[in-house]
This record gives sequence, structure tokens and C-alpha cells, in this order.
Amino acid sequence: KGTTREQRALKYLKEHAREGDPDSVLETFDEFCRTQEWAMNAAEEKGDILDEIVRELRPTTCLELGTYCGYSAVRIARQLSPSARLITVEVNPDYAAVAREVVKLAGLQDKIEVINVDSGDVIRELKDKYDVTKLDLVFLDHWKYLYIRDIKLIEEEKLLKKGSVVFADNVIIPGAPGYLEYIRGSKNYNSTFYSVHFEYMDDMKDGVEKSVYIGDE
Ligand SMILES: O=C(NCCCCCn1ccnc1)c1cc(-c2ccc(F)cc2)cc(O)c1O
Ligand SMILES: [Mg+2]
Repeated sequence: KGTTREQRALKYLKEHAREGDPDSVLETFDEFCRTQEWAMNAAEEKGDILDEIVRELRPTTCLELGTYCGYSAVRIARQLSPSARLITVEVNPDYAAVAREVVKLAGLQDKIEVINVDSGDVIRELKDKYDVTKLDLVFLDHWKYLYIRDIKLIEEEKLLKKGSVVFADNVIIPGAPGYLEYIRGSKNYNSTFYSVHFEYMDDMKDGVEKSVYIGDE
């Protein structure tokens, strides 16, 4: 076939979603994943919790690690206020290319910046190169073994403030054991675990962890 699953998903979105309508892009992507091909989107129950966090927090500056095709980037950005923005990091160039198209299709290119680099490098550059002072929301959804490295880098760079939220996907499947132990053991966070279904699989359970930063700024 020569195409990748991500390219087939993008084609389906272009053919079936309403251009400039983020809700339509998300609904269409969920339909594709339920009827055509599964994809690792933070969808349904996970997405509902993410929506609630964004609604409640009203973040100005958001960082996502692990863009994939841009599903959760669109999900976050569709609720952001006019001046708020999301920086989303994707090390895989093929995923990043598809994500940029999905973001454009949703009409959110003014709110979302997709960066095709290694997350460890970009975190160190957020202040100087990306004009970030503090992060209100961090969504961890990239390689699971990198969650702990990157949260420690974010703390080192003093990018969190009291009330900042760190939301982590997949803490059960594939799992992020080192991360869970670290964040739950840290006095700088109040963490809550949510048992949710794995994306598009009604008979599989996963978990997400919401951690509110209460530490020193
Ligand atoms: O690996 C995941 N995501 C990272 C992808 C690569 C990130 C690259 N990158 C971006 C920035 N820095 C590095 C992931 C996997 C699964 C899964 C679980 C079970 C299964 F059988 C198949 C798949 C479910 C998810 O929800 C996921 O998020
Ligand atoms: Mg995930």
C-alpha cells in the first residue's frame, strides 16, 4: 500500500471532517479509529478528563510531549483562550508532518506549534528560544520511559508554578512505573489516579495520572 496508518488517517480526516472545525476533526478521528484502524490517541475517557482539566485550569501556556497525529493537541487547543498556546513536541518526523496537517485542518495552527525535536533538548530551550516563562499544563504522552527524565528536566528549568498541572497518559498500559513512583513520592505534587479504558478498547483498562504542582517555584 505504501502508505502509513498515520497517512491513511489523515486522508480519512481530509475526506470526512469539516475543515476549520476541531470538534469535527476529533469526532472523525475517533470514527476512523473505531471503524477502520486503531491509533494511539488519548481519546474518549482520557480525552474527557483532559477537557475537564483545560476547562478548569484555563491554561495560558501548555506543553505536550508526544504529538503523534495531533489528536490531543487539537483536543487541548480547541478550548484555549485566544492568547493561550500549546507547544507540542514530536521526535518522529513522519508523525510531526501528519500532525501539522491535522492541526491545519482543524484551523488551530495559530494556537499550536508542532516541534520536531527530542523532548530533552527542547525543554532546556523553552525559556530562551520559545519565550516560555512558566508552564500551566504539561501533557506527557511520549515514550513512557522518558516521562521521569523529562519531568525532572522541567523541574530543573523551574518551569512549573503552584497550581501547574502535569497530566500523564498510559501509566498502566504500556505503563510508566518509574514516573509514577517518582511523582507520587514527591512532596511537590498532589497526584490523582484515574482508571480509564484504553483508547478504543472497551475491554482493556489503562490509567492516567493528574499531578498538581504545589512545590517551590
Ligand atoms: O508509545 C506510545 N506513545 C509514544 C509514541 C512515540 C513517541 C515518540 N516521541 C515523541 C516525543 N518524544 C518521543 C503509546 C503506546 C500505546 C500502546 C499501548 C499498547 C499497545 F499494544 C500499543 C500501543 C498507547 C499510547 O496511548 C501511547 O501513547
Ligand atoms: Mg498515550
